[in-house]
Amino acid sequence: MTNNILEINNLSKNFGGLKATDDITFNVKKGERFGILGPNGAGKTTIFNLISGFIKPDNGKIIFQNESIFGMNPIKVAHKGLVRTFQIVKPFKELSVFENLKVASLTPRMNKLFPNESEKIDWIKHVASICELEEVLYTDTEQLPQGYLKKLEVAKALTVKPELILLDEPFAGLTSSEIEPISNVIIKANEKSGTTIILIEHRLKEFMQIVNRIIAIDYGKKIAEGTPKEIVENKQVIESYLGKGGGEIANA
Ligand SMILES: Nc1ncnc2c1ncn2[C@@H]1O[C@H](COP(=O)(O)OP(=O)(O)OP(=O)(O)O)[C@@H](O)[C@H]1O
Repeated sequence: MTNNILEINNLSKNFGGLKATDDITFNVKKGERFGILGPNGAGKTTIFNLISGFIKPDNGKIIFQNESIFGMNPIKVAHKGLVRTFQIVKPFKELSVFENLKVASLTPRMNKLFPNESEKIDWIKHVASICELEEVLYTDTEQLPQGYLKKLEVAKALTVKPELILLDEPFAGLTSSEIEPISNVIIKANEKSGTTIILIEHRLKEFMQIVNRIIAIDYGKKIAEGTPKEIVENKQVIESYLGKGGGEIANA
């Protein structure tokens, strides 16, 4: 038995001639806040798509909680407790936050975990409180600013009581003042519910403050692995960012 919740071995995916994921290997420990870093087009979202079953890998191994989920479809993967969010949030606009969370909870996994409806409702309210959505619980989502919608996206994922959440750019489209609350929600979701988190994010400063450990990728290949401090000092990581015209890694 290992302490790893996720083990990725020699994972590869080609799109035509393009190696979007090129022989990637890494492990994520249970309870970690793990980051995947890389410039635009490096292959980060493709890794999420492969792990969550949205696209089929060509080669490699994907082991989740000691079981292979390689090539498994997203519904089965979610049923096992591995869920993801998307860069673009798409709530049911005419429904309230609470109703959106109820819709998210309509899964076989939830029915199994909460056969009793009132316990399910209690859990949804608990998730809303972790995600700081209590004050807007019964507000239609079309009336909410983007910051709340991003919290709702995390809450929808957390509602199904997952073991692992893949968060794809939760800060995209947010102003600086909107980022801190969602950043706190991510940390709280991890600490209060014990859910392991893998994060992709371009806002490097905030990203580095959230994650405990990182892999950096470029052109589909892993180029570094380490703590945030080790990664920002890594020569190859700095070069991959500077090469793409951005010195932002140096300020992270
Ligand atoms: N379904 C697809 N078909 C063809 N090419 C794809 C597909 N999905 C991704 N790619 C290509 O694979 C490469 C990696 O894309 P990916 O979206 O994984 O990068 P990323 O690191 O997430 O980028 P960003 O930070 O801009 O979101 C890119 O060159 C992209 O154009």
